[in-house]
Amino acid sequence: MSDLTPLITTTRTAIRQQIRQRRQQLSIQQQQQAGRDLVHQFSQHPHIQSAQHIAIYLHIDGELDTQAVIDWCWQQGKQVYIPILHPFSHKQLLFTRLTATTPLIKNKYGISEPQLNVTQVIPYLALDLVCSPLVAFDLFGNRLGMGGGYYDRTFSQHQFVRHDQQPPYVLGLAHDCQQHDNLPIAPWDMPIKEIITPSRTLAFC
Ligand SMILES: Nc1nc2c(c(=O)[nH]1)N(C=O)[C@@H](CNc1ccc(C(=O)N[C@@H](CCC(=O)O)C(=O)O)cc1)CN2
Ligand SMILES: Nc1ncnc2c1ncn2[C@@H]1O[C@H](COP(=O)(O)OP(=O)(O)OP(=O)(O)O)[C@@H](O)[C@H]1O
Repeated sequence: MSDLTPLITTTRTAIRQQIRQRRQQLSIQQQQQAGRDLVHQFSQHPHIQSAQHIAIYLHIDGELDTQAVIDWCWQQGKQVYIPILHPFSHKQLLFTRLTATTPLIKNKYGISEPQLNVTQVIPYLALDLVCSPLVAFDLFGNRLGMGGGYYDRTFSQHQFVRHDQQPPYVLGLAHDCQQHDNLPIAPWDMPIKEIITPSRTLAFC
């Protein structure tokens, strides 16, 4: 049997480029409206309503604007966490608490993240909900990210969950224009349970 990995990798790079360009072309007004619509989706969602410790991201590169939902979470008394690049472990993420006064720095990709403060770090398995960024999604729950493998490594921690422990509920946030039919899937890809866009919530079993 031939090894399809190089072909899959080339196709995934092309899809990333195409969809990143598409989302970068959204206007500031479209981004702001998308962020407000996302609050509506959040406020209707049973898993989000009951979640207390929520990981989300600070948007960049045309990603769905999360500022309005972060404000909504704070208003609801929920705790918000942001991924930061792990200082020692290769391509791993740490999740740290974000408040209105948390100092932010730019990481090596130019993405804002909280300055590392070990007292504000939450273990991944203590999160109730993880809202992951993504570049492309399909209608089978597959996600394609920025190409670092950070979230796939994070999600694979579900294998360390104890019997009496619930892993975080993982969903993806994206603009509708980030949908791509039948993404080429790699063996390490972790499917997600739901995608939330400004206009709809797609659940996968
Ligand atoms: N807002 C946000 N924060 C996030 C992520 C994200 O996707 N969005 N991440 C999600 O993982 C992590 C950062 N991951 C990243 C991985 C790669 C690149 C990047 O710039 N990659 C190269 C191309 C790499 C390649 O194709 O091999 C580039 O765009 O030039 C950026 C961020 C943590 N924080
Ligand atoms: N669980 C894992 N353990 C070790 N390496 C992994 C794991 N998941 C992904 N990788 C490696 O990371 C690299 C990038 O993976 P991939 O293209 O799926 O990233 P992505 O899904 O686009 O990014 P992200 O998960 O950060 O959003 C691949 O070369 C892959 O070998």
